[in-house]
Amino acid sequence: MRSFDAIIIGTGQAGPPLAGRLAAAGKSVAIIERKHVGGTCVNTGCMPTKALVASAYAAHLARRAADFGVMLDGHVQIDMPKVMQRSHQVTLNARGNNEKWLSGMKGCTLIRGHARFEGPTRVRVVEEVLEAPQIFINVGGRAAVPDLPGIDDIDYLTNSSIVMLHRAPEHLVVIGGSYIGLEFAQMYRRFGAEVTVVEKGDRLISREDPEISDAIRGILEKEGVQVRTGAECIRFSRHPQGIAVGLSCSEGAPEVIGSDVLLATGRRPNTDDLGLKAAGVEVDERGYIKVNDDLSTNVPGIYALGDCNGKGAFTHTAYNDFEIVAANLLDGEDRKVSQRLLGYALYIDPPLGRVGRTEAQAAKAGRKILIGTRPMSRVGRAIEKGETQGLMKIIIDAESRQILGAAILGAGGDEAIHGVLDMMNAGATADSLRWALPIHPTVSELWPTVIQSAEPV
Ligand SMILES: Cc1cc2nc3c(=O)[nH]c(=O)nc-3n(C[C@H](O)[C@H](O)[C@H](O)COP(=O)(O)OP(=O)(O)OC[C@H]3O[C@@H](n4cnc5c(N)ncnc54)[C@H](O)[C@@H]3O)c2cc1C
Ligand SMILES: NC(=O)c1ccc[n+]([C@@H]2O[C@H](COP(=O)([O-])OP(=O)(O)OC[C@H]3O[C@@H](n4cnc5c(N)ncnc54)[C@H](O)[C@@H]3O)[C@@H](O)[C@H]2O)c1
Repeated sequence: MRSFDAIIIGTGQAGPPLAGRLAAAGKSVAIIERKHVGGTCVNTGCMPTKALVASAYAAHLARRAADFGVMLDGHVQIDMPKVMQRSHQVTLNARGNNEKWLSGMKGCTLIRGHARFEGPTRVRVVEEVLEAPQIFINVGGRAAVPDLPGIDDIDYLTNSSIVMLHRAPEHLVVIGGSYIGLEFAQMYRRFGAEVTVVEKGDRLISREDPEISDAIRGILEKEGVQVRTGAECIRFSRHPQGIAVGLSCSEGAPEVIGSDVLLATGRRPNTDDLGLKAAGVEVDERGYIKVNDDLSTNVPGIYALGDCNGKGAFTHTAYNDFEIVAANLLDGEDRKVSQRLLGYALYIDPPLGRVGRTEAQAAKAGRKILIGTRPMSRVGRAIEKGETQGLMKIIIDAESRQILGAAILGAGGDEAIHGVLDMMNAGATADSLRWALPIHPTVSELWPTVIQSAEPV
């Protein structure tokens, strides 16, 4: 049995930087990975998808070139193997850099294989048992496969397999109209596929306010993506032309025939094969590891970071988990998950940048609120760029004037939302943002106008 000061299970977004901090503090660290170093984001998530989104954007802009007075000779063609090779290279570079970093890290041992608890301080990796007084779980998650009728009779894609595909499907049927589904839907449409999004809820991306959902649907439909919401009868069967996907039982065409099906119906944590019972670590009914505000579990010395604790489902929340644990254990701080303000982006084009509460969440909390909105068709920067779809929206507490949340669905929204995110983090009121002097021409320069126009709902 080998002994260490700390064991880290998983090399996602929290494990490697934590290994770096612990090793730099003089601790001996073992970090265990059963598949690819870098985890979901690097290998099958953010990095390959955003590289593909960039290729899809290039194709879209090339098709629109004439709108800008730029004439191309011949029509736009997509070299799918080259598109995929580019995306794969982005992943390989990041994975390689991570591997090199961890393998060369003084005080850290990178161990390959599946880790399973044998007790609260012991972990088995294949033949070997490791021991440490502190264990950090960073095992992430994987695509959930819903138990839909006929699912076992068909071949389906998930985020892991679709980023390895070297062709554009003839007709991609995407099950699930949220973050993962919509990013793939738009990019494959731009790569030339027929695309149908099938969502069981009554609107796309239902965590957002309805006008954001509607605007996103409009953006996708304008590019030829078919959207079927309220699809309460999803089922699959083999068909001579591919796969028949049953949709609604009552309205519209009863089924669609696709060449390929992508499942994008949420994630599940990789906690079912981790031997958590042997360590006594508690999970909730969906398998997420129960953690306290400092990310400690119910077992002293064991922490859970990243997607597997259910406190976030993003790369930046996983990384922030590392920052909280490192600050508390190594820097004498008292950081808590509940202190953080959540922002995120949806990388369709134009992107959605979001921070804080939606209007529905703010209203549910019983606050008196003011809402300011503006369509991107009335934002100079968007008009100049020829990207006028979408809207800006801000939610303000009518009494305290605190900014409760904001959204930018539009050109540069993923970056521009940080202006509001930073104000909110600093505890500034809407009036501070109203009196800021933004740069012209930007999307952000409209916030003072939007705030001045904010009205009670
Ligand atoms: C298609 C897609 C696109 C995404 N895009 C974005 C985006 O644009 N922005 C964003 O913020 N987030 C995005 N995400 C989410 C983001 O990828 C995750 O939130 C993030 O990777 C979570 O990191 P993590 O550290 O929790 O775990 P992961 O990155 O999932 O890493 C966990 C690691 O643990 C390993 N592991 C699991 N069990 C064991 C075991 N028993 N023994 C040894 N090793 C084990 C796994 O192999 C894996 O390498 C996307 C996700 C997907 C699927
Ligand atoms: N840009 C980003 O930051 C980004 C991109 C991709 C993924 N992610 C992360 O990955 C996580 C998972 O994303 P996701 O889109 O898979 O999941 P999700 O939980 O956000 O959405 C799942 C969607 O599938 C639908 N659905 C669920 N079961 C279904 C069924 N049986 N049939 C049809 N529809 C069904 C739901 O109604 C929902 O709209 C997100 O929470 C997000 O944090 C982030």
